[in-house]
This record gives sequence, C-alpha cells and structure tokens, in this order.
Amino acid sequence: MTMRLGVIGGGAWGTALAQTVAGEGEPVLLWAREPEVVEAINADRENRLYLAGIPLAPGIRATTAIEDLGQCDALLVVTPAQHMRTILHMLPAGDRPLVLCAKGIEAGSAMLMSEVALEVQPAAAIAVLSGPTFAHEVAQGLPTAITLACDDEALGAALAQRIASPGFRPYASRDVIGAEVGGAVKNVLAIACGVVEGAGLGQNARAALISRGFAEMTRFGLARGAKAETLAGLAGLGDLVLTCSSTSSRNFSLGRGLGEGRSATDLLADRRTVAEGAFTAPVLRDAARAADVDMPVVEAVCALLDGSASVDAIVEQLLARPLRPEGE
Ligand SMILES: NC(=O)C1=CN([C@@H]2O[C@H](COP(=O)(O)OP(=O)(O)OC[C@H]3O[C@@H](n4cnc5c(N)ncnc54)[C@H](O)[C@@H]3O)[C@@H](O)[C@H]2O)C=CC1
Ligand SMILES: O=C(CO)COP(=O)(O)O
Repeated sequence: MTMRLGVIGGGAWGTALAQTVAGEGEPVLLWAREPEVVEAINADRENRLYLAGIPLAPGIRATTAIEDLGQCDALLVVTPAQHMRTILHMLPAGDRPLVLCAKGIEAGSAMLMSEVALEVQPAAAIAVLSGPTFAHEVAQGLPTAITLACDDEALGAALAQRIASPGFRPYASRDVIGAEVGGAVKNVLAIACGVVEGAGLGQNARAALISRGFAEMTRFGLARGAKAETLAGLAGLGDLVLTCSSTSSRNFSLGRGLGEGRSATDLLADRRTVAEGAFTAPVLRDAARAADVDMPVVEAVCALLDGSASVDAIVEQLLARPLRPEGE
C-alpha cells in the first residue's frame, strides 16, 4: 500500500511539497495555520496567500485540525525553524516518521531541527529533506534534485521511493546533520550575497563570498559532525549557489535591501514570508564562537542585521583581514 503522507505547514514550501507528493492523484493531507489558506486550497485549488497562481493537485486536502494528521503514515514538517518546536508539541506523540524540511537553527537552544524533534517527539524516526528547491519551481514540476538524509537506510529508501517523481529526484544520504547545517548556513550566506548585489560590489565579490562562505559552512559543519561530501552536495553547495544568485530567494532579497542601505527592522516589518537567515544568523554566530570556528561572513551579516556596522565598514574590515592560505 502507498505510504500516506501528511504535510505540516501551508506556506510556499509545504504547499509545493504537497503538490509534488500528490502526483497524479495520491491523497495528501496538508495542515495549515490560516483558515483562509485551508479554505482556498479546498475550494479553489490554490494557496493564494503563499503560492499564488499555481493550480494545486486534486489529491491535496487541507485542514486546520492537526489531529487529522493521525491518519498519515509519515509527516513532512515544513513550518519555519523558529516555530518547529511549538508545532511538534501540538502533534500527538508517536513513532510516525518525521521528515524535517525547515532550514534553520533554533534561537536560544542553538539546536538543529533534528535535535529539537528528538527532544519533543523522541519515538519518531527522523529524516531531513534539503537542497536547491525554490517552491514555485517544484510546484510547477520543473526538474529538481534534493538530499533526503536519514540514519535508517531502509526508511530513507522507502521515503525516497514515495516522494520521487519524474521531476523530483531525491538523493539518499545518512548524514542528517550535514543536510541540516547546509540548509541553515546557506540562508545566512544568501543574505551576504544579496548585500553584494544591493551595494553594487560586483560579481567577483559575489563569487568570492560564495566560495569563502562555503569554507565557513564546511568548518562549522565539520565541527558539528557533518560529512564534507554532504556539504559539497545538493544540501550545501547546491543550495548555496541557488540562493546566492537569485532574487527569487527571500534571504538574498533581504540582503539586497540591506546593501541598498535600508534597515533590517524596516525590511522585516510586515513581512508575511519567512527569511530564515535573519533568525539563524545570530545563533549561528554564537554557536560558531563557542566552538571556536571562524565565520567572518556570518559575523558581518549579523552586524548588518543589528545595525552595528555599515556596509562600507564591513567591506573594509573583511578585506583588511590578514592574508592566509586558502585551505584554512
Ligand atoms: N519557499 C521555499 O522555496 C523553500 C522554503 N524552505 C524552508 O521551508 C520552511 C517554511 O518556509 P515557507 O514554506 O517558504 O514559508 P512561507 O514564507 O511561504 O510562509 C510562512 C509560513 O510560516 C508560518 N507561520 C507564521 N507564523 C507562524 C507561527 N507563529 N507558528 C507556526 N507557523 C507560523 C505560516 O503559517 C506559513 O506557513 C522554511 O524553513 C524555509 O527555509 C525550504 C526549501 C524551499
Ligand atoms: O531554501 C530555498 C531554496 O532552496 C529558498 O530560499 P529562500 O528562503 O531564501 O527563498
């Protein structure tokens, strides 16, 4: 029997994932917080609030009742990282596998999403889905590849089989931590690349940031127990390249605004969609300092977000750092 999937979170990514796993007619249950999202999906087959203009598959049924997810065999958890703990507490306890799809580190605890899930739902097997995946492209069936990390190889294979489709290709990994670190850190680096664009610093600077940012991601990932090959794969470098080069990225757009001289407070006010990097940046910086991992680009993003330094001062500081071998 086909694995029945539920999706927690009716934002752009939750809706796009529901669309892809619904395929040609599989039933998928999507839980959303906003009654207007649920109503629009069920009545008009569209999520006008978060994924407007994309007709949704008939197999998707939306609900505001989280207990309805009890009917599902596995759940894709797609709420923003800072709300993940609260939402997991609302789920009935159980051993239903949880596929974590948010990209971020929890403020306060500095925990990755798998660590939060293990604390709140200790009986559930955990997988992580992460990679270069703009929601609007996935929802339209455009070709996409993604990392599906799960420590339990058999479960990972079963999940990959269930979510794969001709346009959506999961690559199996057992490195849950690596997949999570890649997704969380690239959001912060995408803000930095947006700043480069907004301040008109040029394409050389952007390429340098992607490359040196990747070195930071790798240093931090290795310190947290990630595998270097995961960080060099879809969930790390792949996603870094995507989000550092497109205004379709909310994180890149936020950075562009900062680079144009606008304040983070203004840019984040009244924003309905989430730019995860803004919340991950300070906790990532603190975690890196605590682990004695050098992350100058992440430090710079934090200074721009909290308004403690100007773009000019940041650029001057980064360029004045002592010369060093590239491999360090
Ligand atoms: N949009 C994309 O292309 C992709 C997003 N992601 C990740 O998926 C996660 C969800 O992002 P999106 O679906 O894009 O979100 P979104 O920006 O489209 O929508 C915001 C979401 O946050 C939820 N929300 C707002 N306040 C909340 C609260 N107090 N408690 C619980 N939920 C609340 C809303 O209900 C909505 O589902 C993020 O971690 C993001 O990094 C990952 C891959 C692609
Ligand atoms: O994670 C994403 C693509 O892989 C989406 O990036 P943004 O959240 O920056 O839009």
